Amino acid sequence: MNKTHIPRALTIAGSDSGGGAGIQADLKTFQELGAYGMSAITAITVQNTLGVHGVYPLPSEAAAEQIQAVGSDLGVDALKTGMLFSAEIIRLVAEQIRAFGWEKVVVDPVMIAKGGAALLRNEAVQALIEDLLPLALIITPNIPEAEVLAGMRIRTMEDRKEAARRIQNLGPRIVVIKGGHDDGMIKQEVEENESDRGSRLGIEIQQEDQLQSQCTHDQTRIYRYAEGADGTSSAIAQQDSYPGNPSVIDLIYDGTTFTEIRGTRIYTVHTHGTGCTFSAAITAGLAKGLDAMEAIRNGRSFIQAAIEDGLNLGLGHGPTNHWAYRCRQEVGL
Ligand SMILES: Nc1ncnc2c1ncn2[C@@H]1O[C@H](COP(=O)(O)OP(=O)(O)OP(=O)(O)O)[C@@H](O)[C@H]1O
Ligand SMILES: Cc1ncc(CO)c(N)n1
Repeated sequence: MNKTHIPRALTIAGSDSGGGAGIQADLKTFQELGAYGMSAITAITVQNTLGVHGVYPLPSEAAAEQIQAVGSDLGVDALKTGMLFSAEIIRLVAEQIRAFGWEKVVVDPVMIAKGGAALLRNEAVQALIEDLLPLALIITPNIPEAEVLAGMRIRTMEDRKEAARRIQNLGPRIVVIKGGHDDGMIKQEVEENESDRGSRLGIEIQQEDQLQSQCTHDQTRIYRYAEGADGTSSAIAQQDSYPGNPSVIDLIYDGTTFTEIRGTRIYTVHTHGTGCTFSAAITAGLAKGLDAMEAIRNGRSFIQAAIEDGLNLGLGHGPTNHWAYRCRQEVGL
């Protein structure tokens, strides 16, 4: 194969020992989508499906030197940023992106892990806004991250649109405010574990007996499983009787038009690394020459398949299935 035809994608992010998020999720996703993956690691996290147990940032220059090494030799068609941790790392990463003149830049403004651990220092938010956002082609905040960047609360779709306008004004060409956190339920101020949540919502508790085959996908299946945090039982939500929002909506704003991408919400606790995987899939698409909207739509299909065909690994919030999308294509689904 001609060397110049190999799409090359770089992730600048933290390592997740559990393999569901961060660098590991990004590289798996790049590989699945046919892009050659490279990495610049900013921090090592000690993580499994039960949470973040430690964060060891690397010296700030380490990320910049890794970027310099791969950029000056292998070349980069598109890149994404994930966990950047400190203002100093952000500043040096932005410097490298500017120096190489890279334009296909996806910024996933990772701030807090699902369990609550800080993956970005508070004082680094300003650096993210000032140094990195102006370099982004696409930014993919979840709702809490969009609230921080836009400086407002998001309760409704109108709020989300206003937040998207404000974030777009900070520099990114396209803003994607992801809807994973908007499950249509009144937000609880206190942390609630999934099995308590299941009982509060009256979700049936059953033993997991489905989704064993990684390569089969039953479109008619309405039951999904979710392993309890204690690992002893599986909460199974029947989607059409679930009292929350049955859709997950990602809102896209390009400066003139709003587009909503709707997917079926899967009721599962195995959503660790959904944001990383989604932004990595977009990056792989850009590296392969897709335009931004195509790359975003493909990324949505990729993450939907990865969540739907979950792996049920670990005792807590497990990873998604990074090979589901390719598997389905191979069997014609
Ligand atoms: N339960 C779900 N069912 C279907 N799609 C989902 C679900 N949860 C998230 N998604 C999709 O996954 C992608 C990531 O969204 P989400 O809001 O979860 O990101 P995130 O909070 O940044 O993820 P993380 O912090 O775990 O990496 C979006 O495209 C969203 O629509
Ligand atoms: C390393 C890392 N990056 C991002 C996330 C957010 O999912 C995480 N949990 N861990």
